Amino acid sequence: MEHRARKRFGQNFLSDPNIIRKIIDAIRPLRDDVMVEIGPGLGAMTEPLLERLAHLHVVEIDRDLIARLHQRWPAERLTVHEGDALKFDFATLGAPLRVVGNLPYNISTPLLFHLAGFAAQVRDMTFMLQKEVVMRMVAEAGSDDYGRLSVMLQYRFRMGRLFDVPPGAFRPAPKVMSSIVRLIPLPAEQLHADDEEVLAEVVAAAFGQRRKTLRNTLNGLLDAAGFDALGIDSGLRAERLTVDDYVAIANHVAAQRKRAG
Ligand SMILES: C[S@@+](CC[C@H](N)C(=O)[O-])C[C@H]1O[C@@H](n2cnc3c(N)ncnc32)[C@H](O)[C@@H]1O
Repeated sequence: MEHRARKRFGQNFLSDPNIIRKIIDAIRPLRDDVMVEIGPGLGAMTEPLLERLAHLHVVEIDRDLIARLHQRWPAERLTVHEGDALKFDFATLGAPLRVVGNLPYNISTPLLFHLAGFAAQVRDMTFMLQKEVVMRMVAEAGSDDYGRLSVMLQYRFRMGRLFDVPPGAFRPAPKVMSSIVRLIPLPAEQLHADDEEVLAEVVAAAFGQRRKTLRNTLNGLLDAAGFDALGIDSGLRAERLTVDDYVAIANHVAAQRKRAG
């Protein structure tokens, strides 16, 4: 029976065989990889992945699609994890984990933040996302696209936009252009934040009101002496600071809190 695409689950199914091949070539699956596909849908990527892999995990929320997946592949080849990828514990799948998927665009930002929490177990991640989100992920300091997503992901990952995919490659066609992006976790010794929760707090505060200066947005976290000690101009706006600047601020704030007990 034909599956009717559900908007609430961000369902746009890949239908262009050339694009699918290009994505699988970019992923380069090897037989014994530990891999999980988020949102397999009707299996446009699942099928060619399983041509190369001994086994694949998938996480899918739509019950109709889950039933189809069970019918189509035996459990030894495909493990179907039924439920919400936003709540899924990717650490249970083993390491080093490879994560792939044509992600549901309506939850892409929270999903990226959720996945960033598993970076230590991950070998790489290759995703299809709205181009606009990918541009924000890879944006450099000083550009309009640079924001909380850029800083928090660039802190943990080396990222690259591989190629763009037009709406016509999907059924139904989305309204926006898409891009394939790869994320590779940085080695632990390159992560210098003493407290990553404080880093997240500082970055959220700075970009919460991105038109205001840091003096205003970081009020309560960093005082004038703190800006001086770090050599950062408090009259700048959030988008001018690099990832390293944010890490320096977060470490200063964390040290201050520790001293204050
Ligand atoms: C853009 S479609 C991609 C489908 C398929 N991979 C393809 O390329 O044709 C997104 C898929 O993610 C599933 N999905 C949506 N929200 C989800 C969630 N929170 N957790 C897991 N899967 C989800 C949808 O049901 C759908 O199968």
